[in-house]
Amino acid sequence: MESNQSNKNIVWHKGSITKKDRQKLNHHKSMIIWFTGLSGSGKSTLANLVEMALHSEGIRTYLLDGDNIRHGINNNLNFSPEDRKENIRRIAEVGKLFVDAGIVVLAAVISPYAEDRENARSIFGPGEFVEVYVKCPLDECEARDPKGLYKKARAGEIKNFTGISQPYEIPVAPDLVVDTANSNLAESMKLVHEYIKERLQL
Ligand SMILES: Nc1ncnc2c1ncn2[C@@H]1O[C@H](COP(=O)(O)OS(=O)(=O)O)[C@@H](OP(=O)(O)O)[C@H]1O
Ligand SMILES: Nc1ncnc2c1ncn2[C@@H]1O[C@H](COP(=O)(O)OP(=O)(O)O)[C@@H](O)[C@H]1O
Repeated sequence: MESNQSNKNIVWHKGSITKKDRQKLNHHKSMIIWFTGLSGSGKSTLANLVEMALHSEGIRTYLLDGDNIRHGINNNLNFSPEDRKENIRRIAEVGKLFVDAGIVVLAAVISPYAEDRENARSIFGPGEFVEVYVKCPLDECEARDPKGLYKKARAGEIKNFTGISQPYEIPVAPDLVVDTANSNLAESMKLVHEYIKERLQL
């Protein structure tokens, strides 16, 4: 698919209501919290708990979960490195629209490649993209195996499985690290929740 980036015939229309206006209406800043980590590390569980906490405090949120997005807008993508790149690009672009709408976005996606995560970060303004590395060793993720996917991957029933037959590139400079093998759910959630809360004020 060809990109329209250099198409001189497409002109940007600037609306009168800005992101700042929408944030003011919501009484808080907007941003995207990007949870990256192996399958089973705790991304979805954490993103969901953090969203519940923020929601109960009157913060406008939206959860973009890789698994769910692959049922809809990204249902034509598989797990090749190229398709993962496109998956991340689209999720970042959708997230950007939500951030522009004044919302705190929680994105839970493996996003195994550093370059794809950096590309995602690059489309946001300063402080708007918060990379949370959900750290958990492969053997612990495999022991949890909440969806039985590692078992299938080991049996050769799933090709290109992250951590087994495809790489996961550990983030070098994440904004936050949550070590889910050494902290319980409540502690992990609190760490992310507090980080966000400190940055919501307009
Ligand atoms: N081959 C392979 N590798 C990794 N994961 C796989 C694969 N096949 C299916 N699944 C399921 O898809 C979920 C990952 O989707 P993502 O969109 O987050 O992946 S990626 O960011 O594009 O790498 C992932 O969700 P999580 O377990 O929540 O991470 C799996 O449930
Ligand atoms: N500190 C923790 N944070 C998040 N999940 C944890 C933690 N400790 C144990 N878990 C468990 O690990 C599993 C993670 O699954 P899930 O959230 O689906 O991971 P992912 O979305 O990364 O694939 C869940 O069963 C969850 O209860």
